[in-house]
Amino acid sequence: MTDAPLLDVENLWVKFRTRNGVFDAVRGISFTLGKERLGIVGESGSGKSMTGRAVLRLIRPPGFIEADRLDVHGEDILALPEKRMRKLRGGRVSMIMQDPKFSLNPVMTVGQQLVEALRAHENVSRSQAYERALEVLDEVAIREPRRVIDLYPHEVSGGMGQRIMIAMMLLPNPEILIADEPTSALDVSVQLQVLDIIDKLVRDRGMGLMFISHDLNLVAKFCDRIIIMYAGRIVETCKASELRNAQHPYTLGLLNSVPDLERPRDHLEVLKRDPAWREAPSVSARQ
Ligand SMILES: Nc1ncnc2c1ncn2[C@@H]1O[C@H](COP(=O)(O)OP(=O)(O)OP(=O)(O)O)[C@@H](O)[C@H]1O
Repeated sequence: MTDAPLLDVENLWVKFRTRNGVFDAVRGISFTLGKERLGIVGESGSGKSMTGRAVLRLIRPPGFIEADRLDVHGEDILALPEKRMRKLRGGRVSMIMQDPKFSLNPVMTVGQQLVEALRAHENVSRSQAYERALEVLDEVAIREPRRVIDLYPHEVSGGMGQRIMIAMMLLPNPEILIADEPTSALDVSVQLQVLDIIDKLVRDRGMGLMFISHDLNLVAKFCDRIIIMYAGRIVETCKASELRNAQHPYTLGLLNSVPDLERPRDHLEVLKRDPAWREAPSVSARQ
């Protein structure tokens, strides 16, 4: 084990070759992740999902990554061969996607998928994997895990499907969890349950969480530190507890443009943008 941060990213670019030249989706951002909950916020197209995917080297052609540094707990993953990268994905670094329907295999039972997910990363017998699967279903607050383990994905609700996804991602005990809009496909009440479960697991296990969302108010409640992205750059970063001191007009706009159930307003502000924001250098969120 090293003292290095769980994730250390310096000058990361995500680029796409297009017919009209190269489009820069992420433009030279730098950040670290420790054993903390780090929120990455921005509107659609700001580059937050591409940042999450880049960390797993999951950008497909015509997209590609450039960075001065992309280290997972001290290990340079830019230099890792794809075979080792596959081991790292879902092993040391896991990702929860927005909609479990796209991630769960429809023709395998929940149990079969959990067992397979674990056995891909750990040398355990089928029966040991099955027992661990039951335990982790319990951890994500699934009642009657012995019944649910034999169901197919279409037989479970959206909220349950998302918790099963979380269970699957957590089975190999990752150091880093990337959650990309993990609850936006769910009803509000189920959203909070799922967030509570992620929160508890991240704290109990001492993981690092990268939580990607467009909802700044939600992120502020749920994370320790926040990165605000605009047009592929970091325009502001702060502790969640200090968000009220945020300076950047984009951050302030985001805070005012998201409906808050606890404080309803007559009208929502329309976010005004200044072309100068695009050009300002990216703020470093390395610690
Ligand atoms: N294959 C591609 N070719 C060109 N540009 C792309 C491609 N895929 C994504 N992009 C662009 O990359 C930019 C960043 O996308 P990204 O998905 O990271 O945004 P986001 O902030 O996560 O938004 P969302 O919340 O909508 O997912 C967008 O402008 C998008 O159009």
